[in-house]
Amino acid sequence: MALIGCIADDFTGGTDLANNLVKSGFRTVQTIGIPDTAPEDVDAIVVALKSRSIPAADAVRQSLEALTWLQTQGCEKFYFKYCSTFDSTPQGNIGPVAEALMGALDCDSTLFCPAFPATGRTVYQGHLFVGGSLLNESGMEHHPLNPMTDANLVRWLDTQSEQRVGLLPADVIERGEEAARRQLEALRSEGYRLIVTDTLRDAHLTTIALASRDMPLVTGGSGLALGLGALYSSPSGQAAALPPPAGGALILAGSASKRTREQIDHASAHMPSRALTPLELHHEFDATLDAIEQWALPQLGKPLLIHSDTRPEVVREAQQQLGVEAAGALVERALAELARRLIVRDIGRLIVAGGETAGAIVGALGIESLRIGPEIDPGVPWTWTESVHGPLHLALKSGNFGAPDMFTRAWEVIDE
Ligand SMILES: Nc1ncnc2c1ncn2[C@@H]1O[C@H](COP(=O)(O)OP(=O)(O)O)[C@@H](O)[C@H]1O
Ligand SMILES: O=C(O)[C@@H](O)C(=O)COP(=O)(O)O
Repeated sequence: MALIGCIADDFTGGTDLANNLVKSGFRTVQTIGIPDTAPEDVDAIVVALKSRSIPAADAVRQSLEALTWLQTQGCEKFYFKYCSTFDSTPQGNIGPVAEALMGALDCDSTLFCPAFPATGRTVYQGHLFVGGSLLNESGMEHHPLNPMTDANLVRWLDTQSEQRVGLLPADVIERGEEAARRQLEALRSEGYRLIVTDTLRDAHLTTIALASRDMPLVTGGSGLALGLGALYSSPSGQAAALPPPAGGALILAGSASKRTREQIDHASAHMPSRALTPLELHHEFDATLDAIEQWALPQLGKPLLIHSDTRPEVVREAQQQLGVEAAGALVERALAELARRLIVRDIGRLIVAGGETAGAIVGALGIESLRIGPEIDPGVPWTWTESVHGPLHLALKSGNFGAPDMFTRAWEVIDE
């Protein structure tokens, strides 16, 4: 019976969380949506949804379905995973989904801990930082689907939520588990039910996990999972050794994140790469894909990169002409179709960059669940799956994660 049931609002976020649960010692399986077959012999299950950017009512419905299924798997503690950069709009999903899960679990308070210090995401006085920059000055203010224009999470969450939002500040967390627990209790009795937690370093994640041990539901980025190991006496897992890889190597990047752009720039100097834009797809969808396929086929012996052109002026023009959703959907559809066409050409190792993009591609490949393997960079593990086209080593890379040279270095982690 699984102990911890997790609902992730996108697929890259799901692997990020599963990776940290494995690091904390939990035997973990990530499923894509609710699977047909229940995983066995696991301590934690991560159900990955593609709900980050859909209307709140749909996200609530899908999350509640996932919760019900996780309850039938015997889970006792629940974790709602969203982005470490709190990706959402003021009308967005995080508040509504958390409140719906609280209602279903009959719990009257929960916490919001997006921080993941190993990747530079910290929270101080309720303000989210990415490295040394406030969230709204980190590049995330230009995100195509969820522009983050305010770093104050108390204020941002408040616009999405019915219940009052409070803050567990860093100085209290510094004083340890008991002080943090008392503060959470005080906030609850003052009517604050949604508590944003400051977090400056990994030790704070453990304190927060311990102080919230009685909460049936916690919410956050993946960082909090690093603290959860302290709650259970003998989590037993180890990252799985994956079977040896075989076949060609491909990178499909639809992420518009700043870090992915750096990775694309670096990789383009070392491997064949090909860009696509929403406008060319809009004018000539099939012809564009045919041309890219013809470009790729003779070169499949070495790693290849196919990516969206996400320079801000290209994104802006596409969104102005096509609309935000349609521009994004075109890129997702194109990369999913390319994945389908190329996977049958003996691709055995695939890196996908971007959560929405990963949702589209994993769906197109008919993947049901992922075994978590060794980590490439914090938050990005290799996984192994049996797709409808055979075995596949797959890395679902969150947009802003990974070192700038990740696309050239990742293969070494699994290749002999
Ligand atoms: N040039 C572009 N113009 C408009 N939208 C784009 C462009 N390139 C990518 N997108 C869309 O932006 C979204 C990026 O989201 P995602 O894949 O989650 O990655 P990230 O959150 O890291 O940017 C996707 O829906 C993708 O299709
Ligand atoms: O928490 C995180 O930052 C990641 O796990 C994540 O969710 C990133 O999402 P994308 O940038 O859309 O890949």
